[in-house]
Amino acid sequence: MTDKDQYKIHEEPFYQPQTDEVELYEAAYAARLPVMVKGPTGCGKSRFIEYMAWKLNKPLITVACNEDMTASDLVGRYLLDANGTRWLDGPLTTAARIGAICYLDEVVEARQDTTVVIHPLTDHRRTLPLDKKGELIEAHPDFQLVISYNPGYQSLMKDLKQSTKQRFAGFEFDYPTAAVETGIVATETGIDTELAAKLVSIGGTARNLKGHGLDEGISTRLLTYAAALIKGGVEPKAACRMALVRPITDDEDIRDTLDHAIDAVFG
Ligand SMILES: Nc1ncnc2c1ncn2[C@@H]1O[C@H](COP(=O)(O)OP(=O)(O)OP(=O)(O)O)[C@@H](O)[C@H]1O
Repeated sequence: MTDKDQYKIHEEPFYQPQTDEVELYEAAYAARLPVMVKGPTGCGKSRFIEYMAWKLNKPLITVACNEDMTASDLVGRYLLDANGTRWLDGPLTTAARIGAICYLDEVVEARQDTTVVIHPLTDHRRTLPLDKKGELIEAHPDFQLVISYNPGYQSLMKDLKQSTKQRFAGFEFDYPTAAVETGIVATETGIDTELAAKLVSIGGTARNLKGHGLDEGISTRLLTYAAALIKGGVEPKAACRMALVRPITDDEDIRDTLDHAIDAVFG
């Protein structure tokens, strides 16, 4: 298997578009514009990029960013082995060489000195300097950079610099409407739509509490977890408490409010 094949997505991922994001992404890719996808956790950002990589038939390399990540983790480094030193490409370098879509998930977690390595790749230069190796890579014509971030987690210390932001075309995601989300939960997990609608209504209650004791509402991802538990035979109220409530709050009042909402829905 070549590097390219290894990173290709061979089966169509299930993705339910919310509006015209598929067509707009295709246009951004055709112009090789770097793309940012913003939105709350678990609302379909990663699934969208997987789907687009499949649709465009391009390899996808995903990197989960974190605050300990250094530029070398993205670009590459020399390793010591029995035969001496050997250069190992990082994921960004591999993507630029093979013409992959490189998806930097939660990029704002990375330190700013790490983030700036993407700058020359995201303007007209489309190059990546490997300083330690003394090599300048010209990105493959198919290469595209995609970053995601959750504006809800932003603080003054953790935000992208304008000089980074203004290199990207942006997509803003949010949780889908109840009807669309019901379809997503049902299709993704195979539960019936009536049950999916009940889960989505509990999600709606939690999202109304955002800013009133909850930092984030219940994500589509968690709704699919609850659905999977129920499908596996877990009693619905127990599944909802476990998948929808316990992970998102430590506050007893909020927990009780959400538990009551579950009791009301599953009577
Ligand atoms: N539009 C959609 N079509 C299909 N599935 C979806 C959609 N939106 C959400 N999902 C479901 O929600 C789950 C979470 O979505 P995803 O992993 O894309 O979230 P994310 O926005 O990338 O979250 P994070 O920011 O935490 O990485 C998916 O695994 C899928 O089950």
